[in-house]
Amino acid sequence: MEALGIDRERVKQVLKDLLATYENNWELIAVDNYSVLADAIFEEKETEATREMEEKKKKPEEAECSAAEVDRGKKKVHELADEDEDSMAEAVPPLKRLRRGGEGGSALTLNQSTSPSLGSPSLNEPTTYDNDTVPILLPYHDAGAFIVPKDETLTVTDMSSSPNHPDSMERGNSSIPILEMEKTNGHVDKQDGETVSTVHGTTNDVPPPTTIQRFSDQNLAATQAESSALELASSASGEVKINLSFAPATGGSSLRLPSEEELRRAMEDKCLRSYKILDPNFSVVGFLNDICSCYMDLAIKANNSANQSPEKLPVLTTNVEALKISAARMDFASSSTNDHNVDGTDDRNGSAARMELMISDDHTRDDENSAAGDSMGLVVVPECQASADEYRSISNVSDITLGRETVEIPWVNEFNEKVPPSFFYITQSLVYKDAEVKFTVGDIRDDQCCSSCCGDCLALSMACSCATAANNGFAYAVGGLLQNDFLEDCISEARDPRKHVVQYCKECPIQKAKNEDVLENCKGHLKRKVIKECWIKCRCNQRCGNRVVQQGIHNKLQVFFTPNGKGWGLRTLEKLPKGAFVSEFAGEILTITEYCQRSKEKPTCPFVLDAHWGSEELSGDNKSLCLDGTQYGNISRFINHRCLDANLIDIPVHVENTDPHYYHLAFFTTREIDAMEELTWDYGVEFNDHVYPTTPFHCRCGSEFCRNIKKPITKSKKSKKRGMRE
Ligand SMILES: C[S@@+](CC[C@H](N)C(=O)[O-])C[C@H]1O[C@@H](n2cnc3c(N)ncnc32)[C@H](O)[C@@H]1O
Repeated sequence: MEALGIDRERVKQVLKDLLATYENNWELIAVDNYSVLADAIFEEKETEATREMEEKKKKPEEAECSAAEVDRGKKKVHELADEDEDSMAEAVPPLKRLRRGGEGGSALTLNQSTSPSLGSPSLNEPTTYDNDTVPILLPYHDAGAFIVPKDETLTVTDMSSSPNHPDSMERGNSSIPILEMEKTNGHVDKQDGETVSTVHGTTNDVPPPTTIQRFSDQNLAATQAESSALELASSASGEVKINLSFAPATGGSSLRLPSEEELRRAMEDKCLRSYKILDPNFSVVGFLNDICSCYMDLAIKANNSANQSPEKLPVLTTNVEALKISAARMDFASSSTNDHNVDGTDDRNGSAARMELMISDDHTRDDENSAAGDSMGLVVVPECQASADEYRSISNVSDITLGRETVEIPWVNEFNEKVPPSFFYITQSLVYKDAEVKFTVGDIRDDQCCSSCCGDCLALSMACSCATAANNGFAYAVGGLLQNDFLEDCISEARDPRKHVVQYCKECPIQKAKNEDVLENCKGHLKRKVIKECWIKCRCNQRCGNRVVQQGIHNKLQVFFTPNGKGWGLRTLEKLPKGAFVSEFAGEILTITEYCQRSKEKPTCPFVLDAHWGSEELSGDNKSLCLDGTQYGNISRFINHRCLDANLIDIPVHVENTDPHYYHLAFFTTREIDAMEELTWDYGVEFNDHVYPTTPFHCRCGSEFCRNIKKPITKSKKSKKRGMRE
């Protein structure tokens, strides 16, 4: 200690305090070459110096002197430590003792930009945070992997092999392995000795084709970690990627890599000692999580800041398989003129969330065209201009339902940078305000439930009262599929005009809601076949075969961006048999009046629950209902329309009771559907009339029965038109 200019008395005093703090555990103090002791002394000096500076403003020179002394001392400690490191060679992992706050080489810098994109700060200009804002640079001895929450992986990448990595230049031959946390599908990449030698190895002629090599080849360091000791980037799953760099060199390939557990323990131990974190609940994983969530919060705040200058916006890098785009598709994206909004307009360039594509194999910024030819490492990089909603959508990439369904439903956009619209995912429809929908046990009549059944109603020789309440028998067959006859009846009822049974209201709620001077006549409503499922007052088993829709979605589905101008759509990832339940349409339950008011403000696409209209007297305006899945909805809000021969059919399903005003609208397959086929249903819209208050769209269903096809103008009509103009 004398070599550092610390006098014996001070050492004694501090040592005494430390022994008291560490309960006479000398080993803890001796570890790391008494660095705890050195730190404590310098901290004390620092405190003194600061106090002196504050108190003796009259003598600023004195204070400066003390501070300088501390700095000199610190420098010396690090010089000695570095010498130690050199001399320790490979046998013992070199000491790397980093203290709170930025000091010298250990100063923590956060690269705000992770991609050299337009308007982003230069990657070579790390933002250095002061001691207050940057708490800790995590010390690290060696490469390894430990599990972080949500199945993330730590992999080792070599930032130093980048020729222009500033650290590699500053530190000579030092290797600066980077720990990279990356979301994977639940597997953990452990790094082995060979991998580490790649990390260190400019000597390896043929590096193994690992993530490591890919990243180093890509010049990742040059774009992401230059002069950075710790860098963060968001992942598309809503997690944040952390790169931790440790320097200087930690040794060669002969180093024994610690296990994840060893590493975690060592880290926690070190943090507890070095940073005097006394909370017994402290954990490194928790600490990393905190970094991630702070980063995410800051990024989102930065997004929302109206005055944010584009230069200062951080760039969030997403690196999720689902967002990787194949070269062919990229090619399409760059040349496609078919990139429309739902309403058919094209706003690629005007989009608020501009995303940029980077090619991983050459981690320099590139345009979309140059992506062609590389199908492996394309990463979509949304700039931080993305709104919070858009950002949220990006983070839902693996499950747009946010875990609310029993199956995960991912989304993917293989064509452009758009993200799904923001909405609240609900699994069951909800009353918006005035809709009169109430289910009470007391209201369930005996003929609307099967109170004497047990087990599986479908196993009975006679249909139970639930089945007969709506039909002559069960709509479902054993195994959960619809009875073929029942399904065929439903299909022809919907498709074949000869089978249409149309009912007329005395006073049609739709015409009333238009609020026009003269109340128009009802245009008619299609009578529909319905299903009645067993429910709460039935004595059968919850797994009874007459309970299908209420069990919810169970197929593998995916939301995807359609290539033909319909916006987002829904497709199945697995083959579906004919008659299978897919999903129900969940949304806000609105009265027709509420809907009409709403549609004046913004375009929506509601579905009128009019299967029984005309056959019964509507006892109040609040009982004529529709469903709107635009703001609150489930996966069905993504199902696009197809005229006539859609592969789904919507069938009214009574679950809770048989009240004709409200029912569930459930989608079943009309035929066998192949994996990756888009799911569609016929909205029932007529494109040339305005009976239903649906926002019009130009139909792109592609069906040969499309009702939106402009009829060719006949000669006589042409001349008529000409005549009109003339
Ligand atoms: C219930 S949403 C379906 C999901 C929608 N595609 C999206 O991107 O959110 C209904 C809207 O999708 C679009 N759409 C659905 N089917 C379509 C079709 N066959 N042709 C063109 N646009 C369609 C229309 O804009 C319609 O208003």
